[in-house]
Amino acid sequence: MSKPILIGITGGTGSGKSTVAQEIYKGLPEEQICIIEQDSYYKDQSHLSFEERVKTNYDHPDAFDTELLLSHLKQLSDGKSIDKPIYDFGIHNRVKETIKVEPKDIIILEGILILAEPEIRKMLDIKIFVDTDADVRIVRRIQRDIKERKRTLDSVIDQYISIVRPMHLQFVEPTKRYADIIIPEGGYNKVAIDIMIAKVKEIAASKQNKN
Ligand SMILES: Nc1ncnc2c1ncn2[C@@H]1O[C@H](COP(=O)(O)OP(=O)(O)O)[C@@H](O)[C@H]1O
Ligand SMILES: Nc1ccn([C@@H]2O[C@H](COP(=O)(O)O)[C@@H](O)[C@H]2O)c(=O)n1
Repeated sequence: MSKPILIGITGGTGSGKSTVAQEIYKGLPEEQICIIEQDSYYKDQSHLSFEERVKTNYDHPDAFDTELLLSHLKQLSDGKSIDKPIYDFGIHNRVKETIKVEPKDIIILEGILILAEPEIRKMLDIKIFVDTDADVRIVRRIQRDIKERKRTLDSVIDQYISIVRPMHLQFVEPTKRYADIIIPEGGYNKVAIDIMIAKVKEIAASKQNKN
């Protein structure tokens, strides 16, 4: 197997990164593509109490186990499978179980701070920034966090004002400059998704022809 194509998808919380990743995934044969979420690589916090874990800043680059993420990306690039951690937002921690991910020709890496890490940036063949206005993102986040991440309205708003927004301005927004492509509005931007799928298919075909 030749080196996989590594596509990075970033953008602020609620911008539509996961949706864009899913749409690209659905447009390609399942046996060719996998998705790695940076969220899966939040540091293990088993040594902290639940109350302490609630207070952690999850929007700072230091919140992630980037060493493990990089080593997993390298393993996949070398044609080896990985045991991807599973993150539970309800308990603010990894669970004991992992998921086996087999190496594929196309790897999508998605997360808020993937372009903030020079070592990750270097590995990416295509860098995408999903650009969605902050008011839309916070509304989406409120709905999603209450429905899927066991949060209350007050907790989402407090966290957003005190941590998420300032960290976004300091660490996420400046990484837009590293993007090859900026997708406005995210996952339902059909034109952008179709162009991405066509481009990835073209690169995958040209790689296959070279082998
Ligand atoms: N273009 C869109 N229009 C409306 N809702 C969207 C759009 N893109 C994503 N969503 C919804 O917004 C929420 C956050 O999207 P998601 O893709 O998980 O964002 P991210 O991964 O950037 O945090 C999800 O509930 C998703 O269904
Ligand atoms: N225990 C945690 C861990 C992370 N978060 C928030 O998740 C956001 C990143 O995920 P997206 O899917 O929204 O990109 C990030 O902004 C963290 O604040 C959390 O709330 N709790």
